[in-house]
Amino acid sequence: MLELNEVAVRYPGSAQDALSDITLTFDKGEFVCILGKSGSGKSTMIRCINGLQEPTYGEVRWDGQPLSKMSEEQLRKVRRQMGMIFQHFNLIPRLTVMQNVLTGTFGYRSNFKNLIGWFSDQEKKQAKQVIEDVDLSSMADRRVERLSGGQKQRVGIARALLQQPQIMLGDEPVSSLDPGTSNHIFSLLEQMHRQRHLLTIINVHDVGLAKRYATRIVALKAGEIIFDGKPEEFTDREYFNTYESNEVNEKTRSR
Ligand SMILES: Nc1ncnc2c1ncn2[C@@H]1O[C@H](COP(=O)(O)OP(=O)(O)OP(=O)(O)O)[C@@H](O)[C@H]1O
Repeated sequence: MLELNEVAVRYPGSAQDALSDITLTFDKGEFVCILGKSGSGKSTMIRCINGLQEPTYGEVRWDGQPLSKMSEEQLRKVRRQMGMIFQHFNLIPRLTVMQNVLTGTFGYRSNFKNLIGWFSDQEKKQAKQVIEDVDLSSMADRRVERLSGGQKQRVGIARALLQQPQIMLGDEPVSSLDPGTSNHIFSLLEQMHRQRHLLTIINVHDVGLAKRYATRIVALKAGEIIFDGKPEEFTDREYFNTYESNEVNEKTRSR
């Protein structure tokens, strides 16, 4: 479904690769957590997957098709199938929950409709449904700026779901939330993942959450994969290699 083939990224002016030789295949139904120290390349990898960052070397393929060879229209179509949630939610604070969620339809509509903010009854009905799915029905007309962080992230999830995605991508979606709320958000992501048969790929700093919810963990270190396996295989040694040892290119790679 989604493949990264020898992907490398080097940012302009940098002497080092932010990502180096990343080859991974992801399938529908996987719940993947990406672990790694700050600066290990997790966000860069997510940006390569959603086509926002072009690899310096290698390819990202969606259903066998390289993103780099797609037209703008094809890329737009692929992006529609990727729901995205963010650390800082990326919502419009002065708009209501419903209005924010409805922006999830933008990838499907003409620029003109988006500009005038007109939504069909069908779109509103679908938005109502996803707001119910994330248990925010009672707050649909409340301005987002008046919500807690956990509620805002639920709005973010509802907006992503309205795109009817095949992939749910998360760039540290619980980093600004307390542990209980983070667990609640992961539990909701897992529920949506199961109900909608999504491929879910989430960057996260909390190893406990990754081990509890992921079906697969990928750990990065200095832009390279140092672990790719089942959560139960991510042992104390893997934890040490990922977060505490300064060695790069460990012999203990699990690939
Ligand atoms: N736009 C950019 N221009 C130059 N260098 C960048 C840019 N974005 C990231 N980098 C560098 O690339 C490397 C990987 O960064 P990235 O943000 O992907 O890591 P990360 O694992 O997501 O970190 P964090 O957990 O802190 O978000 C870092 O060394 C970072 O400084």
